[in-house]
Amino acid sequence: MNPVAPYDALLLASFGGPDGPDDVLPFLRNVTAGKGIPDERLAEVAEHYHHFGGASPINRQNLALQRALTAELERRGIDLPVVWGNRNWSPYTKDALAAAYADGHRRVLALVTSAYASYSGCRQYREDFWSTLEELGSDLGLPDGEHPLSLDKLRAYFNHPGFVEANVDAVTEAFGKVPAGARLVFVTHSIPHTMEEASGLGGPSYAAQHLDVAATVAAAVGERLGRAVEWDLAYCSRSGPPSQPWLEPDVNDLLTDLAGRGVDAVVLSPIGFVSDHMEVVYDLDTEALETAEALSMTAVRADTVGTREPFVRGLVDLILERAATERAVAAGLPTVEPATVGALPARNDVCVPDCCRRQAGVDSGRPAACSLDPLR
Ligand SMILES: CC1=C(CCC(=O)O)c2cc3nc(cc4[nH]c(cc5[nH]c(cc1n2)c(C)c5CCC(=O)O)c(CCC(=O)O)c4C)C(CCC(=O)O)=C3C
Ligand SMILES: [Fe+2]
Repeated sequence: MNPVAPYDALLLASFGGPDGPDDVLPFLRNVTAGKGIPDERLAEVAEHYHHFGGASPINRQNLALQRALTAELERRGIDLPVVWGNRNWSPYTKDALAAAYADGHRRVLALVTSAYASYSGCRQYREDFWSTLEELGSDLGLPDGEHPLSLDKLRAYFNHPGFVEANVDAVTEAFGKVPAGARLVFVTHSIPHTMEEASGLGGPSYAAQHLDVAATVAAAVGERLGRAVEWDLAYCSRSGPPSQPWLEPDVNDLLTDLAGRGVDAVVLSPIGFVSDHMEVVYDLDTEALETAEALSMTAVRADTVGTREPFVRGLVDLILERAATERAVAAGLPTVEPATVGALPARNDVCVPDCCRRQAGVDSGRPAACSLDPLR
């Protein structure tokens, strides 16, 4: 039996980033089209990219993840080609799906590089999947509205054992580089309050998902260190107009506050990011570490999960779990128990119709793929 049936290909779907200085502005325009991000913020973010020669680390990291997944699938004797495509920069999702289609694949499973469910990490990908499938259908001359292939999306994997174990390893290693008694600060991407409220639909909110992972990781690290570890959750990369509330505290503000309370050493754990994106290398490694230095605080940034073995192994386990579920559903048999750690249940495999809107009750007018929506 083919353990990944009914799927015949995996789409690694990511955000994308510029490959060189000339890409920076067109990339930023792609990301922010119609989102009301002030020009000053765009100029500031462009500077972050130019600080690193105009290239984001994200593309080489996705290439590395694609290779690691391919190697792990091969190691287990599983035949599942992995194609990679992005929302905001080349290689684009459309090219990846066109290539999969040309190779004869018709039942594709998508793995997005966001571990948490919110508009940015869930629905925005699914809206783009939908319009990409429509475009591809029309490029191929299919009848109006007919999609060339069927696309499912893996559930948000923030509380999957592999993602959590890889973070526990990384944080434990980082504690080896700071004085005993250091405090643990988890960091994730801030989002507007409106997006946070809408992320709750069909399960715990974006912030609640992070708090659960943070508590699980901190407890496991504490066990390995043989002491209780005190922790906080902070946010980075706020954008949007100042009038709009976003999730807080900002990591720099939190560090300042902790220093004022006598904390002199911290480990920063970027649990919100699966690899060393620009947010990690700029907002944490550049800005937050400078803030810590100015406060005379010892600060070490823990690795992101990247291509760590437990993470990659866990993703392949998750693919097998989903394939088994699809086969069971098709055969009318009981489904497999989803693997999770922490206090929260697994996210739905298939999103409910209003899952992860940008704003609760506001229809974007863009249909989303991979949902129970009647549109599917
Ligand atoms: C939750 C979340 C994740 C984590 C989940 C995930 O990993 O997907 C994430 C990841 C990323 N965000 C990224 C880049 C950007 N995000 C922006 C803007 C925004 N992000 C938002 C949220 C998130 N973003 C939001 C609510 C906005 C405001 C606009 C809007 O409402 O949508 C902007 C515009 C400028 C600015 O406003 O900062 C840029 C350039 C990159 C690539 C980095 C690289 O090149 O390495 C990655 C991985
Ligand atoms: Fe972002």
